[in-house]
Amino acid sequence: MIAIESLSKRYPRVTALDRLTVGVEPGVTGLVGANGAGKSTLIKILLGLAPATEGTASVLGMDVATQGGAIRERVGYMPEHDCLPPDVSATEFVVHMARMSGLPTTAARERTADTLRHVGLYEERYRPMGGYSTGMKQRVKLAQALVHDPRLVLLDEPTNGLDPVGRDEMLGLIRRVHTDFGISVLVTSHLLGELERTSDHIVVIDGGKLLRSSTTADFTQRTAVLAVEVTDTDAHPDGTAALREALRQAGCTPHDPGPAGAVAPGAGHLVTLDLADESVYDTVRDTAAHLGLGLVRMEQRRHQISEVFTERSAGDVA
Ligand SMILES: Nc1ncnc2c1ncn2[C@@H]1O[C@H](COP(=O)(O)OP(=O)(O)OP(=O)(O)O)[C@@H](O)[C@H]1O
Repeated sequence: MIAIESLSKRYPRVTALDRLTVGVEPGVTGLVGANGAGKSTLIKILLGLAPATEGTASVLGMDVATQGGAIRERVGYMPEHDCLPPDVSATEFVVHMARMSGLPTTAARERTADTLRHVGLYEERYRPMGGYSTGMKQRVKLAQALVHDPRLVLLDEPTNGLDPVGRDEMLGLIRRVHTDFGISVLVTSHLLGELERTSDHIVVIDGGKLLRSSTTADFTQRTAVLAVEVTDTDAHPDGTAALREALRQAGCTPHDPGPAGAVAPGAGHLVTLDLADESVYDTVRDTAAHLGLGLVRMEQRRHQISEVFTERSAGDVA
């Protein structure tokens, strides 16, 4: 879908992309990096909207330096920032964008109705967008990226500003863009954890450089951590300490609790351990039951982008 070869973008005072080489296959690909990592810059270059300083890139086999117009005909783009005119309705706006992409009026209207329904906008689609919630605006932005039935969409921080429920809904919609319509997706986020469930493949960049590119399964395996919360009992007044010790004896690798001052609020009752494979869940359940501790929750920890950076500084880069 996308081939990027030694791509650099230098602004007078900052290098936004630094000899980046990476490929994007069909499916859903998450592009993850902290704010300022170079994600938006990369998307603008891929759309042919900004020139690279050096290196090459192609999208659907077309050169970004010379075929920007043709790329934009076949690719949908959801920009990061609010860009919707407040005084027109979602329907008017998306029809307009469909017409701009070359669809005849009737087809543009039909596609608009279908696409807005797909993203979950119904009666509200006739109201001016100035009165929309952030979630509704994000849905309209997604709809206009999809309306001309592109082969690939580039989504820049689509979950920005959404609450946890809105975030999950948006991630579900993004997954369905691929499963229902076969459209490939490149989606950016500054949070690694939120794209783990949505993406087949994850590319991490930092300071414009490639940090890692691998399938989500590989990623999860490499960083999987299980967090377990248990109750204290009379027999085990420090339930987490008892569980940690028992898990170690059972052959698991619980992590050291760390210095008291470094423990995050509420983390004092959590034991974290490597999630080597599915059997760890059973071992934790059996161990907690054996000790007579109440098992409050067991969850695979959601990873923050900072953990990837920590791994990198430890020299553990694939
Ligand atoms: N037009 C510009 N002129 C100068 N510097 C720029 C320009 N656009 C981006 N930059 C700089 O390039 C770097 C990468 O920015 P970019 O917007 O691509 O990052 P990002 O990963 O998308 O982050 P964010 O999500 O915060 O937008 C930043 O240091 C930014 O300040």
